[in-house]
Order: sequence, then structure tokens, then C-alpha cells
Amino acid sequence: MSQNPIADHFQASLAGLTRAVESAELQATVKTIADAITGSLRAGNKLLLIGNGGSAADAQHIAAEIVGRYKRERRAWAAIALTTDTSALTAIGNDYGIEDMFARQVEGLARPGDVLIAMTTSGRSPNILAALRRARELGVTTIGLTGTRGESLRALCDHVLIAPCDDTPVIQQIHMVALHAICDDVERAVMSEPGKA
Ligand SMILES: O=C(CO)[C@@H](O)[C@H](O)[C@H](O)[C@H](O)COP(=O)(O)O
Ligand SMILES: [Zn+2]
Repeated sequence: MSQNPIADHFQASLAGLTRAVESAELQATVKTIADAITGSLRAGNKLLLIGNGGSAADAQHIAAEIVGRYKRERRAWAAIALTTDTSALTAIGNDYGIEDMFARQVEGLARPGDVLIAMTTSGRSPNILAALRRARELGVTTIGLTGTRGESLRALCDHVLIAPCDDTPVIQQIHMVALHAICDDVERAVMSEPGKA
């Protein structure tokens, strides 16, 4: 700790990102996840995203990159953040309980071959775990993004990206860098196929 808490914050962020960029395993996982999403979108399926709090905002951010565009001019691809429909979220939360708020939307909207990205920095949020379980039952590819507290997510996911850190905001920052890298890789891959752009 220095006398400058703001500088400390930047340093903590930098330290987390440095550990991430130095992890060959993490880089390989990012590529594996990108390939899974590329394959799903190429086959006409869709990407679903969920998260709580700041990660809910991140879910929306990435859905917008896919339906809109990341960097390249192309046709729209299918992605939806299940964090945005306040009527569905409040109705499900009120009638069934918060634990079901994403699982019920997954049940209604997901189809076999789709991909679900679930972000949880703790790896323990019951609404995220319930959605991953429901997705698996439905034949959806499950991807968990978490931090070092979230190792147990592996049991529910086809692929898990663990940010090498236990601090929620830094984990979220690493998730966003990884997700932008994934958007870039998916855009390059799908657009390189003739007639698929
Ligand atoms: O954005 C932040 C902290 O940076 C918070 O809003 C944070 O996302 C919330 O506390 C979430 O409820 C944490 O949930 P989770 O990541 O453990 O699933
Ligand atoms: Zn935050």
C-alpha cells in the first residue's frame, strides 16, 4: 500500500492483467472459448450472456459487440444478455425467486448448440449456478468466467476462464479484456469464411 490509493488501484489492475498475459493456459482458454463461439455462430446458433452487478453490464456490452459489431463491417450475429429485460427479471424474481431469474430465461430462450457465457467473480452466485445447470440439461455449451475463488465452476462448465486474482473489480477487468479478445477472434474467423460475413 502506498500513500496514493488511486495509484494503488491502477497498480492492482496492472498486476492482475500482467499475471493474465503471462499465463499460457489462460491465453489458450480464451482461444478455446472463441473457437466454441465461432462454431456456434457459424451453425446459426446464438450466444447468451449472464452476470450480476457490474458483470451484468459487461454481459450487455459483449452482446452488443456481437449483434452490432466489434471492429469490422459485417452482418449481424445472434447474441442476447439475459440481464436487460426488467419485466422478465422482476416477474421471475417475484414469482419464483432470484435464483431462477436467469435459469428460467435460459429454459425459454436457449436451444441446443447455443453458447452461454456466465460471469461470476465469486463463482458461487446461486442464480448463475442454476442457469448453468439448466443450460447443460438443454444441450447448451457452458462457459464460466470467474476468479480464483471460482474453481468449483469447472463442474458445471465445458470451459472455464479463471482470472488469476480474487478481487472482484480486477477480475471483471480481466474478463472484459478476454471478452474483447474473443470478439476479435470470432469476428476474424467467421468473416474469413466465404459467404458467412
Ligand atoms: O461491479 C461490482 C464490483 O466491481 C459489483 O456490482 C458486483 O458485480 C456485485 O457485487 C455482484 O453481485 C457480484 O456477484 P458475483 O460476481 O460474485 O456473481
Ligand atoms: Zn464494479
